[in-house]
Amino acid sequence: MHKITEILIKEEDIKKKVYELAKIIEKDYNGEEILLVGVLKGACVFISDLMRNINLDVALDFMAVSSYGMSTKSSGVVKILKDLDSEIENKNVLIVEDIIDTGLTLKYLCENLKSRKPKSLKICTLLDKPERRKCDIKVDYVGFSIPDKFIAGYGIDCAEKFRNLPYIGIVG
Ligand SMILES: O=P(O)(O)OC[C@H]1O[C@H](OP(=O)(O)OP(=O)(O)O)[C@H](O)[C@@H]1O
Ligand code: HPA
Repeated sequence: MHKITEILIKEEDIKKKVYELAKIIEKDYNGEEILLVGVLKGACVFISDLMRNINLDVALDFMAVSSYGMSTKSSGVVKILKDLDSEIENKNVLIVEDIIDTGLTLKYLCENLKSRKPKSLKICTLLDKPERRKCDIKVDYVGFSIPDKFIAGYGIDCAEKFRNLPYIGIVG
């Protein structure tokens, strides 16, 4: 049975970081409209907190892809389970992720979305595990760099558990 053995990032530290990221994003986009693209399911909590702190015109869309736990995991071949509802040509697209691990999911997503000719395409992730990276990917906004430990909480699961925790914990 999986358990949270330690709190890695406390609720108040996440809240502070999300606010800081939102203010940096707000400044960088300088009055322009942004389309936030959340990657389901893990990013659902982060994106809902992030968007409420960005004082700009923000539109929202989601994608769902298969990556972790699938046989395609190390090949980088990612399957789209749910595509965007809207066209992104000429829009400022900001992909919002909960965690970047190997980077394979985002590499695929970026290439896929780039081919749809957005005005700009950037990546924002709450958590980054740089030690696990298997490909080169430029991440524009990172909340926390974390060690190579399996974590859950704040939208992120371990076998679909712990998404509702308000903090990030290490799973033992
Ligand atoms: O950098 P990578 O190694 O590609 O891994 C990162 C991806 O894995 C997790 O999603 P997961 O497939 O667990 O789905 P979920 O968000 O629905 O839990 C996470 O939310 C990222 O999307
Ligand atoms: O540490 C993790 N926890 C849950 N899902 C994940 N997907 C990549 N890394 C992780």
